[in-house]
Amino acid sequence: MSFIGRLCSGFGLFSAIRPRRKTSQGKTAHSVAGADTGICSACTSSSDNCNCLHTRGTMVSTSSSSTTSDDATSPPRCLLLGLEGSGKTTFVNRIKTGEYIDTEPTSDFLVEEVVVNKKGETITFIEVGGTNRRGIRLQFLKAMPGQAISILFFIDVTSSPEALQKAFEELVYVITYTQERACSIHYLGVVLNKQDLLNSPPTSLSGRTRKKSLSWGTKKPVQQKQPRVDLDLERYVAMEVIEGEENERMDSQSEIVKWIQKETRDAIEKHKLAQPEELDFYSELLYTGPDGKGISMKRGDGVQEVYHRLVQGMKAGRERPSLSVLEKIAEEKL
Ligand SMILES: Nc1nc2c(ncn2[C@@H]2O[C@H](COP(=O)(O)OP(=O)(O)OP(=O)(O)O)[C@@H](O)[C@H]2O)c(=O)[nH]1
Ligand SMILES: [Mg+2]
Repeated sequence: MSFIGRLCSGFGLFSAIRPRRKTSQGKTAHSVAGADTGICSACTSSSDNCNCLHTRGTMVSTSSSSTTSDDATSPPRCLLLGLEGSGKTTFVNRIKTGEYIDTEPTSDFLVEEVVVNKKGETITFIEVGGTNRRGIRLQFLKAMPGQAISILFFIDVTSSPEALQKAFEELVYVITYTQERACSIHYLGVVLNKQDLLNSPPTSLSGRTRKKSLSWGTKKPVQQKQPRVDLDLERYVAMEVIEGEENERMDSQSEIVKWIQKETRDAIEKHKLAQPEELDFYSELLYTGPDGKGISMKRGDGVQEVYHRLVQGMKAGRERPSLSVLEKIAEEKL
């Protein structure tokens, strides 16, 4: 089954629990027959050929306009993006259960609906697994043109310079791609995750996490390949070694986080993606909670802050007219 087919089937799992209802366009919303059949009841085709996206019983046609997603009846969507192992699933687990739960790499995608408030309003989190090829990941965005979304982009602060470079490129690529596909973005949050590891010796780590953070424990300069996004690698290497007394470690920690902040901002600004006058969305870099402990999905630091800012950002984004809407108004006035 194709990726899009699996996508439809995945959403079908959620659609099964909701009755048919009206979309903002007055069309009857559809439910998917079920993940097992792979048949989409909305377009009565095999989901392999299905070119529509289903979310809990709401069919969103790919030909819909950019205002479609402001459908007051469908839950707002948040894409969780970032390279493999950056902590996307751990975040969802934290939000859903308040607990840290061991994870497996997400193949393809994961959809989770989370209740936001006592009124029962929800956010649909859509995690796109980082292990897929970029082309496959982007098929996801391709399948949802015209839909407003929010994005939380996860960066593992213990990544090697090469992996960080890849993460910055991915971030820029995803935003550019999303804009080109005419999806409007309500909110973008870049989450600098795993800051607990900046404080602990790498030997205490295990499994996937350890592999990714070993570079922090070595004094050898990291072998550099020619960077595609210009990073201040000299500075990176200088900050790489974490050792010594607790205070020194804390200094290194904030230095590293500051460095990644700067590089992330530069990467975005360089591509003219974060110039407020050119954007129709609000973006921010999330690197610490109110207690200043940094962000760690494992330890639970800053999780509420990330979540709170997302909810606020999404709300503000919904109230803000998108660029495409503004363009339409301008066109009409001419
Ligand atoms: N130390 C530490 N480990 C973390 C943190 N967040 C996630 N991890 C660990 O990192 C590994 C990968 O986390 P996931 O949440 O599965 O990462 P992901 O982004 O969903 O990865 P993919 O699904 O492969 O794209 C797991 O072993 C987690 O336990 C964190 O804040 N600190
Ligand atoms: Mg995952």
